[in-house]
Amino acid sequence: MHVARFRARGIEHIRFISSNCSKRPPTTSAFSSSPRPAAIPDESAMFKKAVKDHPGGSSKPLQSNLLRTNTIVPSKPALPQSIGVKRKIETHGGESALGSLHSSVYFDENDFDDDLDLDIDEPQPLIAPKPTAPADSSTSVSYPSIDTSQSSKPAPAQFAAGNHHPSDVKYPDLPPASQEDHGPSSSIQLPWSSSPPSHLQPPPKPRTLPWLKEIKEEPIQDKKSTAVTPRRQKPTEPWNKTASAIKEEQKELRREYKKSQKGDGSTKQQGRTKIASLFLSDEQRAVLEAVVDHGKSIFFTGSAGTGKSVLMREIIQKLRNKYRKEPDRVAVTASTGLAACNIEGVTLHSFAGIGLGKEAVPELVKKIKKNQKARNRWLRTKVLVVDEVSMVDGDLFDKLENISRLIRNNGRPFGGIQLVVTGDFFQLPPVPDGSSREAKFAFAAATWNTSIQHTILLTHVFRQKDPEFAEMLNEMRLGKISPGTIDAFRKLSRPLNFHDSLDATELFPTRAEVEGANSARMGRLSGEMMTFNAVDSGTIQDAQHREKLLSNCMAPPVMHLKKGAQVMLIKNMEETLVNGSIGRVVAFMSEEYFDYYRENEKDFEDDGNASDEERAMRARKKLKPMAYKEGGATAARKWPLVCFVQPDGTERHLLCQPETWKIELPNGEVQAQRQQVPLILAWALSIHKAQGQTLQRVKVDLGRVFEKGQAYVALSRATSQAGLQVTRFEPRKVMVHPKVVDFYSNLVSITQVIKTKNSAPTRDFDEDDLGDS
Ligand SMILES: Nc1ncnc2c1ncn2[C@@H]1O[C@H](COP(=O)(O)OP(=O)(O)OP(=O)(O)O)[C@@H](O)[C@H]1O
Ligand SMILES: [Mg+2]
Repeated sequence: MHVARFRARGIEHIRFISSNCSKRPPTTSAFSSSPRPAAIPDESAMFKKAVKDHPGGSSKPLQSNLLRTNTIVPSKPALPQSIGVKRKIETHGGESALGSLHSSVYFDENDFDDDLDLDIDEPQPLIAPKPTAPADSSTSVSYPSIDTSQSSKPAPAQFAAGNHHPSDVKYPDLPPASQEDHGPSSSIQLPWSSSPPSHLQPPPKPRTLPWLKEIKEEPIQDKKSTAVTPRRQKPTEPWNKTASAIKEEQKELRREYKKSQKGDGSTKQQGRTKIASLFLSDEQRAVLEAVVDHGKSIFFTGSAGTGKSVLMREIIQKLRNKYRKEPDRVAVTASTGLAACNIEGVTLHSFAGIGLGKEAVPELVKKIKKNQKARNRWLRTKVLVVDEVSMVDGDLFDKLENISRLIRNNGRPFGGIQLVVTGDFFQLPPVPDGSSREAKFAFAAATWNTSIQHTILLTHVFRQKDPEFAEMLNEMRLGKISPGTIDAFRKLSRPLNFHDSLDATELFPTRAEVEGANSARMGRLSGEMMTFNAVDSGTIQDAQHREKLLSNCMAPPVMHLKKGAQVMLIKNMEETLVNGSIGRVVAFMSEEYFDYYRENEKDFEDDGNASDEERAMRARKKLKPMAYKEGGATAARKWPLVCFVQPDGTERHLLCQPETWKIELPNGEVQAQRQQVPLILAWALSIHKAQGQTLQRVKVDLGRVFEKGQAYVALSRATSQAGLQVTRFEPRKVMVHPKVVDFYSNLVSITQVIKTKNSAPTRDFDEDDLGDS
């Protein structure tokens, strides 16, 4: 049953994705309100009413305060409320506690990249230049030297691109796969032993893909040339533009956008089936409607796992569709480079064209006015999306608000730009700017209340299905841990044992700890090391600048893998193979090889009588002629075949070919782009990189944690208690910033409002109950 078993485990290829929409029952909705007595209204109707009644872009301070109605929220005494109280602007002197901690952690100046150098030197038209060709040897980034001691091949040669046609995709050359393409060596456990009994029986002996045995390695030729060399747009002088030239540019932008929608671009991933959107909950849909249909400026927040990122992706998609004729109207940004890369946007600094943004507003305005592209962005933007706002500094928020009014010559909040902001202030805090000043939260910005019309709290936790666990995390989030929860967390110090080959991913606060842990585990594997080099390109020609931008990308410039390596998928492929899925490399094989098997699966099916040996012989015979076909499997390069364990315990195999990460400006200009296999090592991961991820198996040593929000971010990645090991749990390690507690305590949940109203004897609900404070 070799082949049949293999199929039963669900071998998948990116190009054969089926996508079922998983429907979720509607969940509760929460939204803005003021706590006055009233009858119980239908929540979504209330929300809609609030939205309808609220004028867009008002300059009057508007903040709707609402709060969690989470069914799993404990019945805690309500914290003091001060709805509508305008917060005072805080300035602090003295040494910053956060500052001193951050310096040794994971943030660096790369999180504040900007396009200024480029822009000032060469003013560009609004129109998006087409991406340039991948870097050649002269411009390619020089990557850190790597340990190739176990590799039988010299360093990859793809950057010496002289003998390639310029339109070729220059995927990395690889060292030859091992001649011995058997399964992992005896030191490596085979990954498919974790299949549930109902699924299949464990193999009688270590199994490998039988047909790999006979195939001999041949020199790698770059047969795959699926990419076109993107042309760089001839720059036109911005001051020479006529009205018709501007119209022409707009047309060109639309053409570019359509092209990208059709997926006729240059990357492999575009052949992939689109992933179906999740079925949004009521509260998620309410936010979507408020943003897309009603054009409201919204901050939506909620605890870890409440679907903020899922919702944000949906909002971006819908906004892009709404402004499909003018794609540069929607600016997608995030606080850090990593978060920006995850949503294919740019950092807020980069969007704004303010460099590090340390100067005073008048100087920053001058700087932007000199930078035609940045100025255009400010003028053209109608909607500004900001992800992971918990790490945006409050002073920066104020500066940007001020800048947008001045540049756009529009006195409305944020110069009339609609804001769509998300994040959870209980998670990682703003990055201090190196001065002695303590970082200030965005909600403490003087202009926060006027810029944000509605604050909406998502309350349904999707990540943790177990309400008890979700409640433990919720207590931790708020920094109020009951003795029962402390006990429960301490019980989680036991080692995890899953009886399969996947280990829990250990989360560390610093990069050095992560690299140490991963390389120690790699060192224990005996197989041959395969090296995958990224191919970087983009409109930024300066290799150093481009490297700096791409250093925030999840995908590393060089990836070393061996059979048996534990990896994490860093792209959403389909519903069950998503960013965060953990698996193990089981083989390296070419696409043709993989396809051939898939297409001829029937030929390899077992008749029920043959022995393992006979079946292997038969498979080898069938595959042999293929190896000699012109352009046959052996001539193509090999990619990691990864066996992923899905949330339900079943396994899926995926041939992981290069994917693309882009740093893209709102006008569609791809400043920098990286093509790399969508995998990172996953025995260990930094808390910074784990932020936003959903992980089935997690190990955290709280003794190492030292930053506010870190412990909560780390533990809330886990989907269940069974998949979480916590060592050195100390309540004092769960640090919560008092200002964050204060901010959230001033938000009132609709449930609380309703409860108050029910207990009040008279007055009916009226529209003021939905008003913004
Ligand atoms: N409407 C939905 N239906 C089903 N699953 C959902 C839905 N929304 C989110 N999820 C799932 O819940 C998990 C958490 O979602 P997501 O990562 O968007 O949460 P988040 O609020 O951004 O969390 P974090 O604050 O940790 O970044 C994911 O596995 C996601 O697929
Ligand atoms: Mg998220």
